[in-house]
Amino acid sequence: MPVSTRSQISSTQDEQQRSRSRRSNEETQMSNVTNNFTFRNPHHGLKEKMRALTLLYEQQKKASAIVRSNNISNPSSSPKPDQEKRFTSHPSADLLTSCQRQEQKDPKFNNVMRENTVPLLPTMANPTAETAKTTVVRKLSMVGTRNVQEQEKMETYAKTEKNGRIGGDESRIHVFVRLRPMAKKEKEAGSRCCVKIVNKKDVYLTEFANENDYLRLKRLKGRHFSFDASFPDSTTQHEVYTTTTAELVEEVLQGRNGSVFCYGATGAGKTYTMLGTLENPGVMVLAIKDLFTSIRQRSFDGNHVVQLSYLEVYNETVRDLLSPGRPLVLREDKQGIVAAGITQYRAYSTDEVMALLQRGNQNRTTEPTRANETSSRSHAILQVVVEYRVKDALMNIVNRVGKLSLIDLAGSERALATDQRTLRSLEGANINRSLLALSSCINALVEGKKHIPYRNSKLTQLLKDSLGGACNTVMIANISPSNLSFGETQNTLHWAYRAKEIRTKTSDTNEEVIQVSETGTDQAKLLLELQKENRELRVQLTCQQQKLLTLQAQSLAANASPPTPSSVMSLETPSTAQPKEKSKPRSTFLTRTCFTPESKKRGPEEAVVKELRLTVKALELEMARMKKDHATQLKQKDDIIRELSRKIEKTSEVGVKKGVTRAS
Ligand SMILES: Nc1ncnc2c1ncn2[C@@H]1O[C@H](COP(=O)(O)OP(=O)(O)OP(=O)(O)O)[C@@H](O)[C@H]1O
Repeated sequence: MPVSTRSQISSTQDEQQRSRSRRSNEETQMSNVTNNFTFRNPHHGLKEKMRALTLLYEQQKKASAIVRSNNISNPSSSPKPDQEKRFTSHPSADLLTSCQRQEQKDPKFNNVMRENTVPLLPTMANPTAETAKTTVVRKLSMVGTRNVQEQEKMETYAKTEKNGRIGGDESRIHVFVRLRPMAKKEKEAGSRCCVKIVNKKDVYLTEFANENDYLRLKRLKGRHFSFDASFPDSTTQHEVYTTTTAELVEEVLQGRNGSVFCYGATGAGKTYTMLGTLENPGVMVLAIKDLFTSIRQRSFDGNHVVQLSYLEVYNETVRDLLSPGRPLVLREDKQGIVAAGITQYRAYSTDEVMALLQRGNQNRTTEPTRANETSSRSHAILQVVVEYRVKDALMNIVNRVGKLSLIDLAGSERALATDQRTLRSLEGANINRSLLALSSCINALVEGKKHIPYRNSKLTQLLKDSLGGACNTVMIANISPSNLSFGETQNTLHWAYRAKEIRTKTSDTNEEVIQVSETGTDQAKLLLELQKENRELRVQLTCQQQKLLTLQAQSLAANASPPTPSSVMSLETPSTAQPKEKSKPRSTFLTRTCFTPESKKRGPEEAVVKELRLTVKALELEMARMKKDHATQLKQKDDIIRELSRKIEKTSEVGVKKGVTRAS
């Protein structure tokens, strides 16, 4: 269709006008869009995150302010210079500077290692750390949350620290860490110390990496763990024992169960801590010594029976270390898991136990590996059962049984760390399998799961009581200071830290009160009466003997008194009137003096002497008769007492006891 020019012009004008209005519309729209854009800013989430993070940061600041103000108001609890470091800088920084110094001194290090260089976080003191703002903020949030959580945890632990009781009938595992000194071999290999223990509680771990490992270098950071106590490498065996185990030994004597186990990588010092050396005996030896000392101190008020067994778990078989033979089978009974047929030795003294321990250790499987020259290839468990029996005021028998388990675990190890020979690697695999089972149990217990996989290995079956039963449990995590064992140390500390969260049941006293039956009580009463009568008869006998002695002394004195010619005469036999006769023994003197018709005429003194002699003779006869009677009576009564004691023992043992009550 044809189109006029006018209309074309007007249409062009229209067009221009429309385009103008479109432009203005677009501009308004643009401005609206811009407005809307600011409203729908896709980064608005970041702002919220920043706000949340700032909040967290504020919270953290407040928390540390409270801690500081508490310390000021209570100067006794104000941190020592070492403690102060916890709030200001990571002590691994000290470690790093010390290592740096070492590096400067020793140029060998410069070529090999470079320390962990964690990028600086922007803080109030250093707000210029503009680079990597987002990562910084993310890290800040992590640090903040972790610190608050850690602080809460520390507070909870501080509350329960004293006796480990959480409340009600719950308790928790006490976890300690022991750092061993750097070994000569490690020094020669150029290792550096990557562990620092501060305040006998906190463990700081620093990672070192090869300077060419750029990816790792960026991610390296120090780690901090806190335990019930941490022992630096200079700690003595005795200090370790008193802090970790001494209390448990006391509790065992009161009829409670206790376990101590050493956990850690191969060569970290578990056997040294548990067994020690002749010059520096370890926890096992010190605990046994302590146990017998306490028993000796208490033995006046009851009977103690100490029995012990020593077993090892090697390649998933349980073996008796005191009388090696066929592998033992584990069985569960009311006492818990027991190795059927294990030898229970009754021990009477520390020396005896030491001899048994020595014998057991000779039978234990140890092999040299690359990581440790005397590496224990098995888990060893020494069990000491203390039974204490005493009669209470009502003549009931109170029986308390406490069990102390001292466990030296085999070391967790990397396949590369040990030899590659078949048997060693099979052992290593089994050790790792059982330790993995142990960590699964720890995880399940921490997470409060209903099913705990104890049956996954022999070790966890044997540790069932210690981990989840009514038992006071102590874990000693052994670590090496060398950076070459960093991975193992981190792993050990991780599991030890986790084990701190395991809740166990409070160990009640395993006490049985055996009420003796009616007949038993009668017999016991009769026994008491007879014992009393016996005592009285013995006293009477002693009195009579004293009387006799007095009389003999009087008679002797009468004879030895300044001799009147007549009295001298009276004591002399007609044929042997020698002065030496007086020094003869008393009996001889009595039998040898004789009365002659002549002596009758020798005055009143002689009559007295004669009378005295007669009395003495009569008394002697009487005494002899009484002695004989008493001896017969005592013998009869002793027989009755023995018979009664045997009956009472039998009654209690066979279980013919009425109303066996379990003390709460
Ligand atoms: N606290 C310590 N003080 C001095 N020497 C120690 C200490 N701890 C360990 N050692 C020494 O370190 C070496 C390895 O220790 P130990 O045999 O106890 O390690 P382990 O953890 O039992 O190893 P494995 O699991 O392989 O049996 C031993 O020579 C031991 O004497």
